[in-house]
Order: sequence, then C-alpha cells, then structure tokens
Amino acid sequence: MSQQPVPDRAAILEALDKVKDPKTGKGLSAAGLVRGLVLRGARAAFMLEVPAADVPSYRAVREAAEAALSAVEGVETAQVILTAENEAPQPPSVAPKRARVSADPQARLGHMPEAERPEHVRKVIAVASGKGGVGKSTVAVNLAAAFAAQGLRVGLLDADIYGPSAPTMLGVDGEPTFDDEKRLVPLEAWGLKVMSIGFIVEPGDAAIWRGPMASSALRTMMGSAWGTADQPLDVLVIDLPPGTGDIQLTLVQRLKLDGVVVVSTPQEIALIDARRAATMFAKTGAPILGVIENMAWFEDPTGARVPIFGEGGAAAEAERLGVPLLAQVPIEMALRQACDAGQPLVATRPDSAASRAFLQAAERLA
Ligand SMILES: Nc1ncnc2c1ncn2[C@@H]1O[C@H](COP(=O)(O)OP(=O)(O)OP(=O)(O)O)[C@@H](O)[C@H]1O
Repeated sequence: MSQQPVPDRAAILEALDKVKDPKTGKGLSAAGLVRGLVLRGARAAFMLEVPAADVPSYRAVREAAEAALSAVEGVETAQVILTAENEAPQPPSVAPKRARVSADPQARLGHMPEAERPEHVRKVIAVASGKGGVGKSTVAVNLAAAFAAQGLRVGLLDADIYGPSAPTMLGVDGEPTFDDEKRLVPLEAWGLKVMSIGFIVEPGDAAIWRGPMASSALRTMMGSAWGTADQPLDVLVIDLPPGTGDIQLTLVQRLKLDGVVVVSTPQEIALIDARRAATMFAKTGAPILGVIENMAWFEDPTGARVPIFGEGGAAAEAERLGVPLLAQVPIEMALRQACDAGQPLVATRPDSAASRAFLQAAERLA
C-alpha cells in the first residue's frame, strides 16, 4: 500500500506565493496574508484576513488560493477562510450619554451598531465564567443537551479559543465543510449542531494565535450555517473563554446576545471573578439571565451533602445581581467521567442529580 504523502509547509507557502495579492502585487505568503496555516493530515487551511471593505474583492483570491493549496502534493482538502480584519473595539457612535458616565472604556461599550445575530437563530445564550476551571464548558455542553431534551433545535459554539473542550466533551471531531455561501457547516453530535475552533486547528495551536486572529476566527464560526429559514435553530449556546478579555468583548459587541449565564463554584475567589464577568456583561448591555453554581456539594456514601467549596455564596451573589440562581450542580464522579468519555451526562443519565440540575436550569431559561 502506498503511503499518503504529508503536505509540506514550505511547499504550501511557495504555492500560495504564486497567488497574487491584488493590493500589493506580492504573493500571498510574502504579503503576510497566510495566517494561522494549519496542516492536519491531508487537510490544509488558513485564514485570509483582509479589511472588511475588501472582502468582496478578495473572493476570487480565496478561490485561487484554495486551488493552489489543492494542487500541493498530499493536500486532499483545502480550506481558505476569508474573513474581515478585526478592528479595535470602538465605542458605539450614538452613545454620548453613556460615554460620559465613566472613564472606564468597557463602560462605553454597548452592542456595536452592526451587532447582529447569526442567520436563522432564534436565541443566543452565552455561558461565561470569570475564572478558569469552574466547569463552564461542562455546564455549556450539558445545558445545550438539556435544551435538546426539551425538543429544541440546539447549537453549541465552543468559543473557548484558548482551550476548546467541545470535541472532547461531545466525542466529536472532524473537518467542517463549507456550504454554497461559503459558511462553515457545523458538525452534529448528540442531536446538537457543534462548531469549535478545535475542529479547525490542532489542539494547542489556537493559543498561539494573536488576539485579533482569534476574534476573527470566532466571528467566522459565529457566522456558521446554524439553521435554515425552514428549520431555524431555537437556541445557540456559546461556551465563552473564561475571563473578561478581547474575545468576550468582541462577542458581546458583535453579537446580539439574548443573555449570559454566569457559572461559578461556591468558592469566594471564583465568585469575585464571576462578579467581574457579570459586571462586564452588564456594562455591555447583555442581560445576565442567572447564575449556575457548579461543584455545589459532594454527596458522601451516607447521602450527606459535603460543601467542599463552601456554601451559600452563589445564591447570595445571584441575589446581589438581582438574577435567579438557575441551578446548583453537585460534584459527581459520573459527570467527570461523562465529560472525559465524550458524552453529555444529561443525554446518557438524565436521572442523575447533576443532570436534573442542568435540566432545571434549561427549563428556567426556556
Ligand atoms: N460538577 C462537577 N462534578 C465533577 N466534575 C466536574 C464538575 N464540573 C466540572 N467537572 C470537571 O472539571 C474539569 C473542568 O471542567 P470544565 O472544563 O468544564 O471547566 P471550564 O471552566 O470550562 O475550564 P476552562 O476555563 O479551563 O475552559 C473537567 O474535567 C470536568 O469534567
């Protein structure tokens, strides 16, 4: 059996340099337009990032670049994602009153005038946390599965550019294709439409992308083919990266979120960070829909609840924010195992205490 040749990075850059950038007249590689080149098996992909106004005129360049990539030995699938350059966050043009309220630049943010929701998506809910490792992705995946259990058409956008978890937690991987309109087509798993940066780049590669490229990748993923006019998506759950950085700002600026669910453990430090995240979203005008307390307790073999990370903090925080405490999710070995096994616990063991908590949260959010 003949071995499939592996595409060579240098050969690819050379091939792409034969495609000319219409603006500078240089080859694409020399012009610095080959960004985030990913070689994964027989698949080669990169982002062609150009100023927003130039996008239409670069469609032909994208086609030519894809043809050049496909012609390189070993490349079976070539994907060039044409995307508008990320501009620095701008305050909205018509918010003079807000701008005077505070010198904090975040306080001047609102939805960008061009903020929009992806086509054929009825509701967009982001899952956020101020701190890493509190179980935000676990909540996002199981919340999405809980919405699906209600019979809704559900999408999950794993926007955690710096640590995508959907491929592992849903046991799904593959190469998203493009539809006729050149939108990414989400993969399907557990009845969910799933899009993750993890499908596009090698694990670990995303973290080294510069911030604006990450934002730009995110915007491309947001514009995926989530639904159709006949079959719109009922809800899109977005798993945000933890914290209050550029990615979150881009998201809330660019996308009309219907709301944000904040995840925290009962621990004081996690709550302080959750408060910071909640404050950021409140300033950007995205409503906080509620708090989900994760790792609320551990049930010992006698059935007693052991509050490993403390008690009552999330309820108090929700009250302080004037939002509901949507659910308290216990620490459950089965939940950790289900995440590792690529199975949403809500789908496989809906009667477990953790699953019931996710289903309750979904009901309250519906
Ligand atoms: N309630 C729970 N019971 C048991 N294990 C849990 C629970 N919640 C989360 N975990 C486990 O904790 C780990 C971290 O969870 P997860 O990846 O969801 O956190 P995260 O907040 O999204 O992390 P990051 O900020 O790094 O993306 C995972 O292994 C997950 O399975």
